[in-house]
Amino acid sequence: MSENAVSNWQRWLLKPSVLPLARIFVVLVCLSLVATDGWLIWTNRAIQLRDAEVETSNLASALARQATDTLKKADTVLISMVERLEYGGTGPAALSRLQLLMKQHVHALPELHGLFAYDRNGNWLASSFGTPPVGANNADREYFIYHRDHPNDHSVHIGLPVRSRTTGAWIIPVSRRFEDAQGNFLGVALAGVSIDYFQKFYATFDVRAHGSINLVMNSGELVVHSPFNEKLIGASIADGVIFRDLLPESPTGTQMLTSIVDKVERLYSYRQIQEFPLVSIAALARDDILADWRRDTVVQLTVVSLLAGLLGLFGFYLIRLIKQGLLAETELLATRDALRSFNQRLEKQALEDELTGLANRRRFMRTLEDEFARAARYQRPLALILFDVDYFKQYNDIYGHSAGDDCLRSVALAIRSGQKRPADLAARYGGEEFCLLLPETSSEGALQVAEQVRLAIEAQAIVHAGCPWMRLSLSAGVQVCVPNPEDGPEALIQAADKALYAAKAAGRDRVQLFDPNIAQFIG
Ligand SMILES: Nc1nc2c(ncn2[C@@H]2O[C@H](COP(=O)(O)OP(=O)(O)OP(=O)(O)O)[C@@H](O)[C@H]2O)c(=O)[nH]1
Repeated sequence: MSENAVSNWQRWLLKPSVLPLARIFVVLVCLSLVATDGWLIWTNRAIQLRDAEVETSNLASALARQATDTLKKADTVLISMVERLEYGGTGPAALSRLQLLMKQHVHALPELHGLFAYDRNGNWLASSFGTPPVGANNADREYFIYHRDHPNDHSVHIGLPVRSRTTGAWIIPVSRRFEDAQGNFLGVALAGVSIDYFQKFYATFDVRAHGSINLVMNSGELVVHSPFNEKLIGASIADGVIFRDLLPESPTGTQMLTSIVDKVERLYSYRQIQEFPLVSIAALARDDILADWRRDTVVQLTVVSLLAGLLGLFGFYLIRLIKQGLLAETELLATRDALRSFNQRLEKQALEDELTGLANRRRFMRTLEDEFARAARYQRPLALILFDVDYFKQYNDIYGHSAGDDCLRSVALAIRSGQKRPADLAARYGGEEFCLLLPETSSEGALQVAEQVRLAIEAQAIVHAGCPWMRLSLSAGVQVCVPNPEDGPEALIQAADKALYAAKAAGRDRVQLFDPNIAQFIG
């Protein structure tokens, strides 16, 4: 930055001008309004997403709790069935008692769709639906094959949903193996957990338009999906981010992901269920989460834009007013300056003789009054010299009025040279008459000055054919007095005038000090 620019800045900082400040203020106000609103919008968005995280996480926990409770109830029933089958045997009486018990359980537990017992070949032994159909066999079912082929697994087995062969309803097969005392496979006890029960429970949660609730096998197959979609039962999401990347790292978590099933972006919260090989997943669609925020943002942006626009308009209107004000002020100042200089010129003109530039008679009279009063107060001498050009009428007649004017200017120059001190005043008294007012000047001093002026004219040697000595000359009358406070300055003028008259009478081209005797004679 150049030195000039720096000093401009320093000057501006010391005395900042209103207009740029007003502009900066308006722009800053608008910008801060927009920035504050932007910050609020962004914060609200973050709050919405954070609230949704809490919501989906809580939902995933509730789902896990409900799935655990439901499956535990089914398993408790299964344990008692297995105990009866292993120790009570599968004789007709035992089966009849078991079937009664199974009916009571199903009646008491709405989660259960039905209870079943199959022998080692998959044939139906007992069912909560009553006497098994003749020839009914479930040896082809996954859970049956699993228990038959896993002699060492005595735990509960959760299978993929299947359609009930009795009612056609979708059920989650929860099963246990039962065996004889030697550990030989005797058959399978099955509790069919109603998918409809899950769907009804899931429907009590509001996951908005595009949210979803899922119960998924650890292997990635969908067990329950809400909203219900039959085609998705058993569909695998094992390749999705949750099963591939997140679950191996942590049993619970929340992340914004794009669904591999319907490509909708959702906030997913998942939770590994501890007691069963299942995962609960709750998801809210990003668009649903941000729907309210979007609507509010549009309203907010519209209002703020309008406000900022209005503020901007108002601000620039204000700036225009300030501009006009400043312009008016500048014009006013220019007018004032012009008026002032005009007044000064007028004042000067009023006190200055136009032809010679010397003080005019008015100024002379004012100054004389002041100096007379001062000299009277301090009792100091005051000298007045009156000059008159000799034979000036003839000069005009011979050389013309214009040449006469030039001649008077030359005389004025000589008279001006008589002004030695700041208080001295050279003036044109009128016509071809001039005067010098010399405060604090004695007779000798005044006579000396008058003689110097006369000699200056003589030195100019202005040709004057109408004068006996053929050149322009001056006569001067001098009076010096220590004024009496009672008198006015007129006496001083009259005395000087009388001395001038005496100089004329004595032959012109000379200086004459006032002499009361001569004056008496003249008078
Ligand atoms: N050119 C010119 N002449 C002026 C001006 N003011 C006065 N005069 C003339 O000056 C002359 C003065 O004449 P007088 O009063 O008779 O005096 P004078 O001819 O100088 O005679 P003495 O004073 O007796 O020597 C007049 O003719 C005036 O017209 C002026 O501003 N310009």
